Amino acid sequence: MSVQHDRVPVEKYHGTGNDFIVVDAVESIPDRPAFATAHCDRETGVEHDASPRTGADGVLFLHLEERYSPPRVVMTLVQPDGSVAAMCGNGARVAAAWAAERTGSDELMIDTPAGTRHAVVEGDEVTIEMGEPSFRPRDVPLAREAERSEASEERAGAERHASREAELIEEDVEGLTVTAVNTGVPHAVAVVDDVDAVDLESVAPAVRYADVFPEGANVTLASRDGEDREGNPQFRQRTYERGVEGETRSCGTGAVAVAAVAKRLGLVDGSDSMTVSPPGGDLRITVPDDGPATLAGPAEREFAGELDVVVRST
Ligand SMILES: N[C@H](CCC[C@H](N)C(=O)O)C(=O)O
Repeated sequence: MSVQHDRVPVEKYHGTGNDFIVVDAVESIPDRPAFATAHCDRETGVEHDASPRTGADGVLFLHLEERYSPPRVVMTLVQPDGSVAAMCGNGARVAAAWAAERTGSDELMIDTPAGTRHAVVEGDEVTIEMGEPSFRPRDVPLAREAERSEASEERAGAERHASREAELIEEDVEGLTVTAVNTGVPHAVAVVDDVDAVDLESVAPAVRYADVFPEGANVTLASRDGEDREGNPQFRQRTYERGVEGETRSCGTGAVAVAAVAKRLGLVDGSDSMTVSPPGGDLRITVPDDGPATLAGPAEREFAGELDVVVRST
């Protein structure tokens, strides 16, 4: 087996500590999962004096299409386990900042597998539309209640992603009381008294892989933290991310999930605007009744460099 080494230009960005390697999709990287797994590794992955952490939460392959107005960016997020995510709130904000840098445009359209998202860049701050959060079973998605009899279970088949009659609101899943919502990707949100009092790494995996989530789920904790400077409700957030298979310092779709669940559970007396604070910083969310949610916060460039493209010939 021969191994061919080339080098590819990359940049490193983060959005409130959710950090990403950014690669222009024009670069040839035949094995994207292998590239992501190698360079995102928190022990042996990408590192640079300008970056506080080794590795990354994923690789954003970005394809810029300047012929449109506003310019478009086709975003593909490959996560450390090699999976491709349909959406990434912080990643999409990074994609907008990356494209604004290249085009001079402060307005961008980000094309993701979950849909096209409008973004506005103002300095380091990026605001992005996030679509409408959905609690519908077929959107999350949720699997049918576990069949009672073995025979019917065989009939059902393990791979069936059947829709389930009822939404999953404040139900026990593997020991955690969660509400399931799709904000571009599935989130199981647990509202707790204090997010720091939960051993997330030990309780999250069972929920992340629970049968009720046929495509898995990110596991997000939320606890109320008074009001922000504008008097809007403020929440603390922690997220154990599917595809990272661990806690990240921030999760944009998770922050929108916190706001959507807080409103659904009647925890914010009808307020549509909130601040949600993961360990990595503050994110400002709106969840209007009639229109897309929005996610706003900083997106910062850490460094530019080069990484090996490991192409394995079989
Ligand atoms: N781990 C997520 C995708 C990235 C989400 C997160 N980084 C964000 O900012 O929304 C998933 O597989 O559903």
